[in-house]
Amino acid sequence: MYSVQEEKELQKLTDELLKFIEGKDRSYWKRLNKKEAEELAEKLRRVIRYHDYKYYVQANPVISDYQYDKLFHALEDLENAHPEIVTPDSPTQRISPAFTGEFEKVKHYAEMTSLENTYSPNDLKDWDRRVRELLGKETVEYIVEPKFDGASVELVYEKDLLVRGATRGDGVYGEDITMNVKTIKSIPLRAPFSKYGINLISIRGEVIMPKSVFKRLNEEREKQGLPLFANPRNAAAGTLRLKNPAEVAKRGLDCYVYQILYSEPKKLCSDIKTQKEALELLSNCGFKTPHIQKVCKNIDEVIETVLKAQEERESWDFEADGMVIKVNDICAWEKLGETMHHPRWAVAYKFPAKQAVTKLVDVVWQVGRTGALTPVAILEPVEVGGVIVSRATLFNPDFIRMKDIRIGDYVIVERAGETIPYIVGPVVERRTGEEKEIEVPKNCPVCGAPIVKELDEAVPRCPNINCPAQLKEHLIYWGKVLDIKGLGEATVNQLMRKGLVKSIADLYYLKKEDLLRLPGWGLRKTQNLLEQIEKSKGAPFWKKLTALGIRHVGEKTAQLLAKRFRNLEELKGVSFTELASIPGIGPVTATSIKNFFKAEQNLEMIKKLEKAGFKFERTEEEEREQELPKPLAGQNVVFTGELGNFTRREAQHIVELLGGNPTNSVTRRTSFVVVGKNPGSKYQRAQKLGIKMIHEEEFINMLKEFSKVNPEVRKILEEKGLL
Ligand SMILES: NC(=O)c1ccc[n+]([C@@H]2O[C@H](COP(=O)([O-])OP(=O)(O)OC[C@H]3O[C@@H](n4cnc5c(N)ncnc54)[C@H](O)[C@@H]3O)[C@@H](O)[C@H]2O)c1
Ligand SMILES: [Zn+2]
Repeated sequence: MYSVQEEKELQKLTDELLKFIEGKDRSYWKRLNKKEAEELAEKLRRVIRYHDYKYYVQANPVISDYQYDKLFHALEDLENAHPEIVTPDSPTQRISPAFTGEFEKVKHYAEMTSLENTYSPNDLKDWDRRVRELLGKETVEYIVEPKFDGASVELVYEKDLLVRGATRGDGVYGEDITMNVKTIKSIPLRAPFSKYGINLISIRGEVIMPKSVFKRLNEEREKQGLPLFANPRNAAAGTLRLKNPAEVAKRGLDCYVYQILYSEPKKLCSDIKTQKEALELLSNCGFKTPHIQKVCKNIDEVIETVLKAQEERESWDFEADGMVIKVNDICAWEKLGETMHHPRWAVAYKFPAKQAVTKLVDVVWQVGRTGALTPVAILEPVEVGGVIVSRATLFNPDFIRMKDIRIGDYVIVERAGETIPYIVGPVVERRTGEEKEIEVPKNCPVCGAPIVKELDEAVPRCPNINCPAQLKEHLIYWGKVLDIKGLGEATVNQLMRKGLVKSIADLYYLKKEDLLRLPGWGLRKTQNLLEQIEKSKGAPFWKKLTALGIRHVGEKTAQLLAKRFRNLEELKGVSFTELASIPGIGPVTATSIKNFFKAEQNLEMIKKLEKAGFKFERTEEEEREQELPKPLAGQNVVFTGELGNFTRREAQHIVELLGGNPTNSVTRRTSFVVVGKNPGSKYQRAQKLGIKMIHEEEFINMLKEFSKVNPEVRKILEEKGLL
C-alpha cells in the first residue's frame, strides 16, 4: 500500500507535525486563514490515515498512541475552528477502515463507534459538565468499566444461536470472522436469550489475549525465530485475522462483552433501561463481562474509581489501556447522540503510558536458538512504570530502519504489562549530530560465521549449524529426525558440557572410553548410543537432508530434493535459478539452501561427517523407488472430509509414493479432490472452481490399479485388507 519512500516521507511529516502542533490551541487555529487551515488539515489527514493503516491493518504502529491522539485532536480542533474545511473522508468523520480484504464484508446491526479519549481527571470533569448541560441535570449516574485493549467484535445471536462474529471494520461494515470467533471458548455458541424474551441480539465485546498467554506465545515465537508481537492487542487482532481457525483455536484468545448494540423484540431504553442491567443480562446468558462495572453517583466517584483501577491494573490478567465511563441510563444515550466518530454518552480515560525517555548507549545482537539475530538496546537505566529498565528490544533491523533509531539517540521506551520493554522511537529534536547508525553485524557475534538474510524475513541469521548458540537445538533435532534413540536433551546437555561434542560431526567420533566416564553411563547405555549413532549412517538421503535443519527444508521439501538430486554434491552444484524453479521449492527455500552451503563451517562439518562414513546420498532403496513408475506425477491432490480406510496423513503419503503432490487447499491448479464423509469448505470451493472430485471408493479403485506397478502401495493396501 505504501512504498518505502512514501513511508519515510510520512514518518518525517509526522515528526514535523508533532513538533508544529505542540502547545497550539483553538485560538491559534482560529487565526489561520482558510487556505492555511486547509493545507494543514490535509497534511494531518494524510499522516493519520497512514498511522491508521499501520495500526489497524498491519497491526504494527510506528508512533505511540499518545502521539497519535495528539495529531487526531489537533485535526479535530482545527476542523472545529474552520467547519467549512471538513471533508467527508476526514478521519474525524468516520472510523478508520480496517479491512484486510480476505473476509466477506457484513453490515453491523448498529454502528460500532470509537471513543473519545481523555487523559486527566480534569478532562473528565469537563466531559461531565457537558453531559449534564446537554441532559439538563444536576447530577448524572455513570458506570465505569475497564477499557480492554484488544480487538473489537460484534457477535450476533439468532434464536439463541451464535450466527455471526465480525470485526469492527469501518464501524458500519465489518469483516465476517465467524469461523475464528467460534473457536474462542468464552464466547458461547448457544446462549439462552429467549428466556429473556430476545429473539435477535447484536452485542459488542473485545477479543483479548490474556497477558499470561501472550507471554507464552512470544516465548514460543522467539524459539521458532518468528517476529515477536509488540503487545497483546496486536497479537489478538493479528490472530483474529488468521485464515486458519484451527490455528486461532490454539492461540488462547478470550472475550469480554460490554454492550448490547441492538435487540428485538425487547428494545434498549424501553425494556433494557440501564447499562448495568444490560451487563447483568449478558452475564446471566453465560458471557464474560467486565470484572469492574461500578455504578457511580457522580463524577467524583468516577475519578476515585479510575484512579484506584490505575493502581491495580498490573494485577489484571488482561491488558487495559484505560477505563471507560458511560452514562448508566440508556434512554439518555439517544438524547446525547453521537458524533461521526464517537458517542457523547461515553468517554475513555486513558492510563498514563508507561513511557520514559533515556539514552541509547549501544546495541548488542543476541543469537537465538534458531540462529535469529535480535537487536537489543542497551539503555541508560531509567524507571518505566515502577520498573528499572536498562535493556529493550528493537525487534529487527527493519524496525530500526523504519524508525531511524541511532546509537547515542534519546529514545522513548515503553512497557505495557508483561510486554518486553521496547523502543517507541528516537527523540529527533535532541540529536546532536554525534549519533551513529546501527549496523547489522557481518559475522555472527557468537561463532563468527557470515550472517545471511532469508528472502521472506526481516531477521538476519547465523547459518552455522554448529554455532554454539544453536548447537544444542540442532543436536536434539538431528537425533529426532534420524531416530537416534538416547540422544535426547539430557544426553545432549551432558555431551556438550563435557566438551565431547562441539559439532554434529563429533557424534560420529565419540569414543567408548569417553562416554563411560560420564556420570550415570554404564556399558549398556554407552553401547546402545554408539550403535544408534552408527545405524543413523544408513538413514535415507531425504532424512539426512531434513536433519541438517536448513530453514524451510522440512521433511516434504527434503523428499522433493532427494528425488531430484542423487547426493549432496549435486544439490550443492545446482544454480539458484534452477533450484528456485523446481515445483514446490521456490525462491525463499532456494535462498535458504544456498545460504546454508555458503557457510564454511557447514561445509567443513559435512566433510568430517563423510570421512566418518556418514554419506549424503541416496540409499539403494531410494534408488530403487526412484525407478518405480509415478502415475500421479505432476498432480496436485486435495483431501476433504473423513476417509474410512486411511488417516489423512496416510492418504497423503500414498499420493507421494505415486509421485503426486498432496496439498491442503483447493486452487485452480488442483488436479482432483478426494471427498470423504462430512467434507468441509474445500468441497464448495472445488465445486465453484469446477475441479474434478472423486469419492473414497473411486480413489481406492485407482490405487488398486496403481498398486500393480508400485509394490510400496501394494503393501499398504494389503495391510489394510483392501486387496
Ligand atoms: N499509534 C498509532 O499509530 C495509532 C493509530 C491509530 C489508532 N491508535 C490508537 O487507537 C485509538 C483509536 O482506536 P479505536 O478507535 O479502537 O479506539 P480506542 O481503542 O481508543 O477506544 C475505543 C475502543 O475501546 C474498546 N473498548 C474496550 N473496552 C471497552 C468498554 N468497556 N466499553 C466500550 N468500548 C471498549 C472498543 O473496542 C472501542 O473500539 C487512538 O485513540 C489511538 O490511541 C494508535
Ligand atoms: Zn553463529
